[in-house]
Amino acid sequence: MSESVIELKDVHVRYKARNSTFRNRQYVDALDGVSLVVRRGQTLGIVGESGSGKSTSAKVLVGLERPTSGQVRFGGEPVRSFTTSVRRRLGRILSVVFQDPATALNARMTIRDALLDPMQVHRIGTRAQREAKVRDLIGLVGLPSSTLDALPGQLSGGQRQRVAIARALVLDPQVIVADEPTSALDVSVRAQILNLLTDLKNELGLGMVFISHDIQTVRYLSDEIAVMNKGRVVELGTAQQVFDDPTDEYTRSLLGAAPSLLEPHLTT
Ligand SMILES: Nc1ncnc2c1ncn2[C@@H]1O[C@H](COP(=O)(O)OP(=O)(O)OP(=O)(O)O)[C@@H](O)[C@H]1O
Repeated sequence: MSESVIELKDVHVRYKARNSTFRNRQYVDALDGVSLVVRRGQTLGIVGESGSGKSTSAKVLVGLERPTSGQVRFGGEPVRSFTTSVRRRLGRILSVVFQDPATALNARMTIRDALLDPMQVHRIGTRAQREAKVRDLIGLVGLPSSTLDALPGQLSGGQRQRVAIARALVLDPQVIVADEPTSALDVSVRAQILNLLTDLKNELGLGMVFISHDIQTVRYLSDEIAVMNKGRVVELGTAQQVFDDPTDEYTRSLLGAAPSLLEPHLTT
């Protein structure tokens, strides 16, 4: 097993329920004792229905949400407080690709500026080195260099998600957290984005956390799979174990559900 980059140990996250009132306080246990390990160069798939706690797990992993209790361990050490410097370190090691590339990119920034920005914020390289990196990245995600002069609104959804992936790679992260990265896209381009993520994982040795409600998509990309239900990890194992020999009833019900629309594209 390769080394752990980041892990959650018995993490609980409790939110005030959205319909909670001052008189009638109600809480939601979004995470109810979640333990997960993200390993260098490996893809951890997280699958579960809407509301099972997938996105909250991702937010805790990247430091956007703090656990109510439990531990986040980073490079084997517990994170004791989420100071700005810890968040900056986390931000360089893990980066996120969200569901909707339209909201992830600033509509008034050219693609070139959107890709230069993280390097400027972290004061990385000279202007010439940053420009060269941006040209390399846009090629790496399969887009022509003319894309750099465009605004997000001039690109298709699939092209925008490629740009969002390039942006996630700017700081050379060890792990990319991709939260439903294809669900806002046309079915016809979903497989292309999944193939791009697989190629990048193989070429760059990237670790990945891939979140989806579609177990077939998760299977295609993942080394290990965590199945979540109601804030808990109900099954955790290699992709093969989870598919061939699921121990949990809920996993079996997910596997028994209708096959993915993506499956025919992915298996050819
Ligand atoms: N900021 C918040 N305030 C209150 N409740 C929240 C908040 N964020 C999430 N929740 C609740 O926590 C639970 C877990 O939500 P989460 O978004 O992690 O699930 P999910 O599996 O990612 O779902 P989806 O697939 O719909 O994104 C849900 O019941 C959700 O309504």
